Amino acid sequence: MSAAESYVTADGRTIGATVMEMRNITLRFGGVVAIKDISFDIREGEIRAIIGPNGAGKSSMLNVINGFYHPQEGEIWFKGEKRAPMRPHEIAHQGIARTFQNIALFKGMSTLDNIMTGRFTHMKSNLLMQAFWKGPAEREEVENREIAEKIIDFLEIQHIRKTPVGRLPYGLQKRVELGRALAAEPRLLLLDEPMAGMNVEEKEDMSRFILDVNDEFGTTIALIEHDMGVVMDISDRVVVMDYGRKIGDGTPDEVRNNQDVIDAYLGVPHD
Ligand SMILES: Nc1ncnc2c1ncn2[C@@H]1O[C@H](COP(=O)(O)OP(=O)(O)OP(=O)(O)O)[C@@H](O)[C@H]1O
Repeated sequence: MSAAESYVTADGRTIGATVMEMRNITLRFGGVVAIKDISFDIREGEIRAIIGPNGAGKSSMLNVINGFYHPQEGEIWFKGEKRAPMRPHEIAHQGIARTFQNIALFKGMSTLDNIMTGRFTHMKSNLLMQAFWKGPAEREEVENREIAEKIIDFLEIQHIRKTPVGRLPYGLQKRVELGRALAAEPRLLLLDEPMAGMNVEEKEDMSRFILDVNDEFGTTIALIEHDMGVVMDISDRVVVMDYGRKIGDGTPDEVRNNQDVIDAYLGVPHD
């Protein structure tokens, strides 16, 4: 199948053309090779997982996609163009948003205000405009507020909209963080271990929200995650890394039956 072709999955979802392509990426930290000559693509509308044992290079890869790390070798293509090295805030303007393994929210601020901070890439008015030219700034504020409220409804967190997030249980904080990333209306959403530290019920909720985001907004999602059950349940395709190399790439079924993957990862216990 060519990168330009779209296809329909068994459960009726449409997966589009390639939106991001990593070509022969190598990333080193001094003598440590964190990523070794890895290529893979991410297609419009899919849920793409990156898995692998501890130290395999998953976080490094997410940070390369996010523009936080600049690989020494290889090319990154996004929306049909080769991406020049840029800073993470520039990546945000390109339509890439992310969540973090260790929740990065403003703990003293309410759920609503945290979600509003996700709108910053869409704000045109600056402080001066807000002071002297109130009309457009106010309109923008109302618009941003409406989008934040929609996300709050979507994620079923109306009851905690005014609660400082530091007081919320872990699972709900993770949901608020997802809300903040969604507020940026990203073309590509990166999730860094979205299930880490969650109990079974919280994982079920988060899986449902990830699937709903993908389904209802058509958001392309790339995630790294340790929980294999979750990954196999919600992903369209999975990249498997081990010691910085790619050892598998395909649908959950293909990956499950790949002997290299079984040897390196599935056959051994992990956290
Ligand atoms: N900033 C850094 N400086 C030096 N070495 C690093 C740095 N970040 C990662 N590494 C090394 O690169 C390799 C890959 O690490 P990385 O964190 O990407 O793996 P991971 O698959 O995300 O692991 P985990 O599942 O434990 O989070 C490891 O050997 C790690 O020690």
